[in-house]
Amino acid sequence: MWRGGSNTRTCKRRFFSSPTRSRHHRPPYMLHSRGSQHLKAMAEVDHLAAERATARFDVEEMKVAWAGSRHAVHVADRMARLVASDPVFRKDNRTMLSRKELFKDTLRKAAHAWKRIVELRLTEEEADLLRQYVDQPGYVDLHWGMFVPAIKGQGTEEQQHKWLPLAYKFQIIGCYAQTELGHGSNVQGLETTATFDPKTDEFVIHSPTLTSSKWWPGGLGKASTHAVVYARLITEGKDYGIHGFIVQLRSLEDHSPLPGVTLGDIGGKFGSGAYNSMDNGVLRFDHVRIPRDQMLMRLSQVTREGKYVHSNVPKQLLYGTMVYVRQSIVADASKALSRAVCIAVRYSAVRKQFGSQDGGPETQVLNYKTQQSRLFPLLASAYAFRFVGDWLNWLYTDVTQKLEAKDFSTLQEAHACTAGLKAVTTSVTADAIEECRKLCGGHGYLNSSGLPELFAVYVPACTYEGDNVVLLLQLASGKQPVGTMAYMGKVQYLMQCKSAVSSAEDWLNPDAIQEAFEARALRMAVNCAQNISQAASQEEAAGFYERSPDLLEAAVAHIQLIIVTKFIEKVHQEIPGHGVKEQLQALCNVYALYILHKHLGDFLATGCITPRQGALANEQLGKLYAQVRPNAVALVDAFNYTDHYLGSVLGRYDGDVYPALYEEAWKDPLNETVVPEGYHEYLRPLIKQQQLKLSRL
Ligand SMILES: CCCCC/C=C\C/C=C\C/C=C\C/C=C\CCCC(=O)SCCNC(=O)CCNC(=O)[C@H](O)C(C)(C)COP(=O)(O)OP(=O)(O)OC[C@H]1O[C@@H](n2cnc3c(N)ncnc32)[C@H](O)[C@@H]1OP(=O)(O)O
Ligand SMILES: Cc1cc2nc3c(=O)[nH]c(=O)nc-3n(C[C@H](O)[C@H](O)[C@H](O)COP(=O)(O)OP(=O)(O)OC[C@H]3O[C@@H](n4cnc5c(N)ncnc54)[C@H](O)[C@@H]3O)c2cc1C
Repeated sequence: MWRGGSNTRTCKRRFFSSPTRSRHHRPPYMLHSRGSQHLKAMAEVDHLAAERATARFDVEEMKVAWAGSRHAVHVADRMARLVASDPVFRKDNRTMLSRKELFKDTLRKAAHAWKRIVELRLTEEEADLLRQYVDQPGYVDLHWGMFVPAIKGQGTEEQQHKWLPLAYKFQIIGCYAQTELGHGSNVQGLETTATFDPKTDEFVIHSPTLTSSKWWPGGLGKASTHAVVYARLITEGKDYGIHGFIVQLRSLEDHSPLPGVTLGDIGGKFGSGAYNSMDNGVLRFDHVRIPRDQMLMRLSQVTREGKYVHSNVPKQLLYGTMVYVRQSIVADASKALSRAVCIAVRYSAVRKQFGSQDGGPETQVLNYKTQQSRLFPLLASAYAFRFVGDWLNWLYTDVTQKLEAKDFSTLQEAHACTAGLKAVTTSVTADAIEECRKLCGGHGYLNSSGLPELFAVYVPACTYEGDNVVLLLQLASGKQPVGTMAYMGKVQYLMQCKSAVSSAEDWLNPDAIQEAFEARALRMAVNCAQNISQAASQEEAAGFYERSPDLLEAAVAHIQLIIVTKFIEKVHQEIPGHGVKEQLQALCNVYALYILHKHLGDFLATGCITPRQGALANEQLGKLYAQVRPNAVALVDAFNYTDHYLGSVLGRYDGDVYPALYEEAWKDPLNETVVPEGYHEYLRPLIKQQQLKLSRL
């Protein structure tokens, strides 16, 4: 049976109706009923049971540590099962659908999800999770993820009162239209204009050039009825820079574009399935008029007379929606990374290669030290990102509360941390998904492994919501040693301290790790500062520009310090459950020592540690991998992902990989007929021609 999608059809029907298909072409186990019974019996076997038996900790309690609370485990569990058991949400044929079919399938899933949310009266938390497990990028992500937050963050109370209920009930669908064909990173360089016309009390929204066309907004191409549009505000002949406006784009009756609005989809994107479910769009305005009160006026206003009034708040609050989404993207990184790692760990425990000279069992590839040294740091990173994501969420909530009370003191810190963490966690995750594909050998390259699509969906996270390099440079330009930069206050000590590590075990001491990471980050920052002042005697900006590659590395060092610090803090907390704390401790050490080993050049060049201490860290890392090995499968089980969400035959919970791979292959449309389409046109004539030539010889 083909699962899900609008072109659902049974394999069987096609099978027998095809004149060119031979009975012998069926997978052997489909030939007689005994075969399929045998398969069913096999499916009930847990091929990973032995692995699960070696775990030295309570997996159920680790699920709680991962999810954040017992309540979070239960809700996630319920929502994941709800989605997995609903045929509308089946997604295993996604990579074989055409763009149009895929988009329609996305609309169908979104509508069905909404129906279930209403019918079951789900809470906001439940609804968010349900959408997450549907696992198909679509307009709803931008509607809930950016349109609604933009109105909440930048709209006045009256504006929120008017627009939010419409958005909450899906009476309007919104997107976030900021990026243009010519400008994305440079927000101040956007060209769309919003010119106030005092005669009619309206703004005129206009796209003066081709490069001012809005380009990329998700949900814009085909689904949205409204957008928050970012445009240059012009009133009384003066340009006041970028502001947000709510603009209706399509008729609420028949979805046709309103007069003066030109819009469509920007075209196919990287990979099959993947982000092609999203209608990223293009939008042009030809003098479109909107009422004055559709300018988002919480931060600044235009009066009836056309006077510009800026409230006494930092203008960067305009960027608040981006800060919000960046912190969600950090949380999302741990989800994407843990999915890839879960697939690679389970499959590595199933897959066997070499090691037997006499026909006996071969070695599980998970036992190879090289496999462990590539995979376990990624497993540790998934946990590290999860915990730093929780902390970032706390920081964001804290800054939001302070902003309500007109306290802007932590805004800069929140911006720097969200920008830096977004950049580092997404870059690592994108690379890690690709590494997991390689860790799964050839089968990882099959769509049915789930990894190609996961990579293709994930990789734009390095670009959207701020290009990672641009964001790291934002972090590097931060000035004050506050919050997570407070360690810079210990400059005198950290500039000259020497690590006391003298044995591999000494690297298990969190203080030793913390000190080495602080000294490295600080010394790199100080080196940059010194080089900048030397490079540009007259202007700091020129020096910054000149040394920006070094600044990137210093920014990464600072972010890695934050991640290590938050992991250490997490492990210091009380964590219930047999062996759970010990496992997290080991993963924390793996993460820190792996980063130290990978960036050994930084640590040595800044003189934070000696080459011998570097070698000891690597020695300890090897011991930690051995400690993780018997727990590896249980550590990925603790992510608590359903087979539906994982979407991978290699990552199946029961480890019954081979029959699943075999079965999946036969579902490919190419296998609908034994003799392929095109045989008579292209293959047969070719072969016949060659035969003819040969017979003439
Ligand atoms: C299926 C996958 C889904 C995964 C996602 C999961 C969860 C997310 C949930 C929902 C979202 C749903 C789906 C997500 C999928 C896709 C969404 C993509 C949406 C987009 O893709 S949407 C467009 C985003 N597009 C950008 O991301 C542009 C990047 N470009 C910028 O962001 C700026 O343009 C910048 C910062 C580079 C330069 O801006 P600039 O030139 O104006 O500023 P400048 O550098 O001069 O700085 C002046 C002073 O402002 C401070 N400052 C700057 N920014 C601040 C901020 N945010 N807060 C507080 N302070 C800030 C500075 O620190 C400095 O401070 P000081 O003066 O004190 O030093
Ligand atoms: C899948 C996807 C979904 C998106 N969804 C939305 C959406 O919903 N709404 C929306 O408004 N936008 C959206 N975007 C647009 C996205 O936010 C931008 O693409 C992103 O901000 C990067 O900007 P850019 O494309 O202008 O890149 P550019 O800035 O042109 O980057 C090109 C290169 O230049 C480098 N570079 C740029 N500036 C500097 C600098 N100052 N110093 C050093 N190097 C620099 C970058 O590192 C990069 O290597 C989406 C993009 C994608 C890919």
